[in-house]
Amino acid sequence: MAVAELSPSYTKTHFHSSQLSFLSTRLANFRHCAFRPLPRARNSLTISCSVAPNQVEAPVAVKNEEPKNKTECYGVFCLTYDLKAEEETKSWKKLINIAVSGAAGMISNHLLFKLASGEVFGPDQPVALKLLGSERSFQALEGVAMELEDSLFPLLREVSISIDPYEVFQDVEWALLIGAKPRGPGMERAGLLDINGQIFAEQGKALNAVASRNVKVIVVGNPCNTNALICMKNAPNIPAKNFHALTRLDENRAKCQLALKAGVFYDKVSNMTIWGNHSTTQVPDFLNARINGFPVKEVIRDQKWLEEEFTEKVQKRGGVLIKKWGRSSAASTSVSIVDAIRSLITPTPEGDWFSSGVYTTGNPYGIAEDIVFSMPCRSKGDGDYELVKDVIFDDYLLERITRTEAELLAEKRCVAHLIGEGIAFCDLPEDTMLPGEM
Ligand SMILES: NC(=O)C1=CN([C@@H]2O[C@H](COP(=O)(O)OP(=O)(O)OC[C@H]3O[C@@H](n4cnc5c(N)ncnc54)[C@H](OP(=O)(O)O)[C@@H]3O)[C@@H](O)[C@H]2O)C=CC1
Ligand SMILES: O=C([O-])CC(=O)C(=O)O
Repeated sequence: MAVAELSPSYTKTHFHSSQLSFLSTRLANFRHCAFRPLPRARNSLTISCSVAPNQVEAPVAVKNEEPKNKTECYGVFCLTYDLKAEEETKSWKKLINIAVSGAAGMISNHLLFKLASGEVFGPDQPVALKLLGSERSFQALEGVAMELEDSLFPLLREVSISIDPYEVFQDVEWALLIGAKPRGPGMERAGLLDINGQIFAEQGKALNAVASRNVKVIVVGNPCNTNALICMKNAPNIPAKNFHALTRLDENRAKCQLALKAGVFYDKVSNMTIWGNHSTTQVPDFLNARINGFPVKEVIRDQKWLEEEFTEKVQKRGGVLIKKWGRSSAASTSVSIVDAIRSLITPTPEGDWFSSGVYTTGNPYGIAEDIVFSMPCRSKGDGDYELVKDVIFDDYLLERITRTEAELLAEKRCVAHLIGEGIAFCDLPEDTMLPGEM
């Protein structure tokens, strides 16, 4: 991009430091440049240069070097535009702000392109992506933003990158919280709960301070149920109902295994609930699930397979995949995040439901209050959900639910210091593992 190529209507209000140094090299080639402060834009300059005869004079606003914790619009996404002024875009909805943390990670690398393409929020919904990273991932975030630029998505109108959650969460309507520290060799689960808990406590506070009051939060970073609880407790001004822990991947995995066993395509499996924690104690509910509208137990007449092989396959699917791939599920996780969002913004098909890790207070099943637990939900498509009442329980299901509930209550005790409940006491059951740990 040469300065002389900019049209007079081109207004740039932010430049990233790499562009700034590029521009200053270019500007050195021009002899007549005037620099003056830009009204109402702190730390910005207007640069007017006479270039060569017959070329337009282009006013260019250039931002001074700023600390990295400022949100920076990125490259082409710093252009200003008026959607209402263009024939093709004037009927579009109002821009929505979507924050994604861990934006330079594997899951985000799939998810961001789905969000930008229109396949999640629809073909008339322009989106602004606000990417949260850290000092160490800042360059990688720039790489992600460059790929978004090069994809020319018509609906993607703004992209900004920052390492400050208070900047990134400003006015966001969706917060997809993916970034979390992976458990390393020799790290105790209590240690992981503490380290990641701190991240989610800080992000909860930031959401509370600056996000839209109706923001919907989907926590993906593990251990996602307890991280979601921590985030929610640190955001008391946002309804507790707006916080979700992602268990949709588990639901999708369970549907696939049932379809495989029954010899039907997976779209024939419905009413699939994952109860409890996104861990190896999760309970894929084959008692209430249906295949072609019939109870699973009428189609798959193999109780032992359902209780043992099926259940364990779903619980440990993440770990098996890590062994094959050498890294955890990223593409299918991003698909399941899309499914989770769509389930909240489109009406649930009649008679069906979906699973999400949500706040238990007031639940109709007798599950302990004040934890985040995966349960069956229905939505009218307004972003909200109701818990499904017409589910049945048997002794097996109740016993399994009690186990995953005990695990989540123990996780909660480990993070008492992060949810305003005094001193933490960590007595996790030994079998507590993420789906990716085996
Ligand atoms: N709920 C579910 O169904 C699933 C959940 N997961 C979980 O999702 C999370 C992300 O997975 P994936 O994208 O594959 O992982 P990656 O390692 O590819 O990316 C994760 C991102 O998290 C950030 N991160 C790492 N350490 C820290 C830290 N100490 N503080 C803050 N952020 C950190 C990093 O960003 P930066 O450098 O910017 O900090 C990194 O870009 C993991 O916790 C994983 O266990 C995965 C699959 C399924
Ligand atoms: O354990 C992990 O990081 C991966 C995970 O959650 C899953 O595959 O379900």
